Amino acid sequence: MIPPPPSPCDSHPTTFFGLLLQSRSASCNPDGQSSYSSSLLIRDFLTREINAFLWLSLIVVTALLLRKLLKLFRLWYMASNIPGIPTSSLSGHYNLISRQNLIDLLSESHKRYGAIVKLWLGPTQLLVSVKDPLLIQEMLIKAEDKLPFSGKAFRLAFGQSSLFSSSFEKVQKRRDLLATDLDERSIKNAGLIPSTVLDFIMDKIENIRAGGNIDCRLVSQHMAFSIMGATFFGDGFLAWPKAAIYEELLMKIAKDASFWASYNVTPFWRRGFWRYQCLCTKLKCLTQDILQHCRKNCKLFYHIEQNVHSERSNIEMGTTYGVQCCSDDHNTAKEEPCGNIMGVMYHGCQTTAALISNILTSLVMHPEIQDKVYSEITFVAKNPSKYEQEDIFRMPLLLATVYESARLLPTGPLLQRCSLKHDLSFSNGVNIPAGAILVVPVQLVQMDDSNWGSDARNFNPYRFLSNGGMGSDVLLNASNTGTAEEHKNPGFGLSILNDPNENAAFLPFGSGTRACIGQKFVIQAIATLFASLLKKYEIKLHSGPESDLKLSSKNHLLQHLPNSRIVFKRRDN
Ligand code: HEM
Repeated sequence: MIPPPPSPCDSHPTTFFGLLLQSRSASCNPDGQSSYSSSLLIRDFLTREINAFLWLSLIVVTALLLRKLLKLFRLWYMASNIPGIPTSSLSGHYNLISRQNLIDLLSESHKRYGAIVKLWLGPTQLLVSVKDPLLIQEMLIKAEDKLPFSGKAFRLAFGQSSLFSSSFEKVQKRRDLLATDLDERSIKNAGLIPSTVLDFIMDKIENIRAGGNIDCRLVSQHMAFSIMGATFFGDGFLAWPKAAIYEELLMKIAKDASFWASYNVTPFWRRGFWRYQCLCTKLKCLTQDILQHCRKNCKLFYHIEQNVHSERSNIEMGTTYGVQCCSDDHNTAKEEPCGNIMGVMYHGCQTTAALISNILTSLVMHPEIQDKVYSEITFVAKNPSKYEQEDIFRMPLLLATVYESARLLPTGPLLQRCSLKHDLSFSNGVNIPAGAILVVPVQLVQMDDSNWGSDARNFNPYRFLSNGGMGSDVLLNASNTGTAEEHKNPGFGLSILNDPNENAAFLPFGSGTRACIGQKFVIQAIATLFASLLKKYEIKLHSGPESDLKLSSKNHLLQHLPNSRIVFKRRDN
């Protein structure tokens, strides 16, 4: 006998809607003959749904864990082919690193294991250091991303900033915009620092000079700030009454940025963190204030105002310089452009201040070179009352001094990169797994005799000059910018400034896909500044007891010395 077809009440519902329908029809049934009471049905259904959900979660979590484990095995396997100090513990070389200086450890490893070495910072963190200049060049082109840590420091301090994000994809567009704009300015105004900015700096130095000797680092910071502020906000920045507070706040925030970013989980529970965030908010408000202030005064923002109705111009200029930050007219107040401008100010001021300080230190330690640079400046800029800024291109020794100071005193000990998604293959056959931290020990590379000759640790700007045959007396660029009269001048030889970037071991501005886009701009700006500075002042080491420079041997690597005091002595002419 064929059984009667099952009634809807006999079967178990498979969906929640089915269940509701069934329980509804059961409650409609006058006999109430349903095999499940509605509450039992719901409980049963929920149990099954939850079980299914838990199973599914378990499968997903297991799959994810397996994937991670496979990745880890792959990392271990690929790393086993990279030479480096053997390690048996799960913490890798972490203990060694905490005991020893990382740079010393890398130096030792490179000596023993070659140009590419590995260090384990933990069971899952592989650090690969590259020291050979050609391999470095290759790596810096291929590895496009930076460590998430660096992006985090910028994000915590300045909010969203695509210019300093770790992923190349996010950075690329902004990089190009800013680089193009800086290049256009370089072409338009050769000397780059307008005379208003130079006059402002000279006045500032005169004021500080009145107080006696000068703190080298502090004066460098003031100079860097004036240059960067005027570059990004226009001349209006110089007259802005809050500029001093802005400088102080930015430097304070910069000092603590790495500390707060070093937490794996942002420490919301720490009061200090909120105090830090409070300072960051203040800085943002001040940035908005200066942007408002400068829009009225500076050409760049006037230009933007003119083009406010042109959407394209608005987007290009605004995103580069952060005009949208304070722009009420077009409802595009976004955080990111403000983050970009604060990020560039922070990076530009910090690095430029360090380089200016290095140059001042080099010049006071080498008065004979300072004298030659001075002769070069006075010889090229014949008319002292009318100093042509483009003259700096005919001052190879001055430019070489800037490059050499940058080489000897790199502003950071390591260049860092990573490839977030893809493995990297080097031409020498070494493969680096995706996610490994790649570093270049810049100080080691830039002080290496094999890259720079036996005087690699000495300050010698002449290394960047090809001599025209008269010893180390230097003047004119043999790209024939000098006049015949200049060529004839006794005591000066023809010298060509070689492009320092031709040496793959010259890395103060990085190299490759994520190289610094401010290099050309900043070298020219600093050279212009020093041409004016040296023409007016002789820079000397303060001979008081507090001077630290005496501690350091002249021909050895100079570190950033705290509280070095210098004197700006006015030249008689
Ligand atoms: C003496 C001054 C400066 C030094 C020593 C310096 C040095 C550096 C270094 C070492 C890097 C990392 C490069 C790499 O990883 O390969 C960098 C990146 C960068 N620099 Fe500079 N810099 C200076 C000034 C400037 C200025 C004035 C600007 C802007 C006008 C600027 C804009 C940038 C930007 C946007 C990046 C990030 C590039 C990226 O992540 O893709 N820098 N700089």
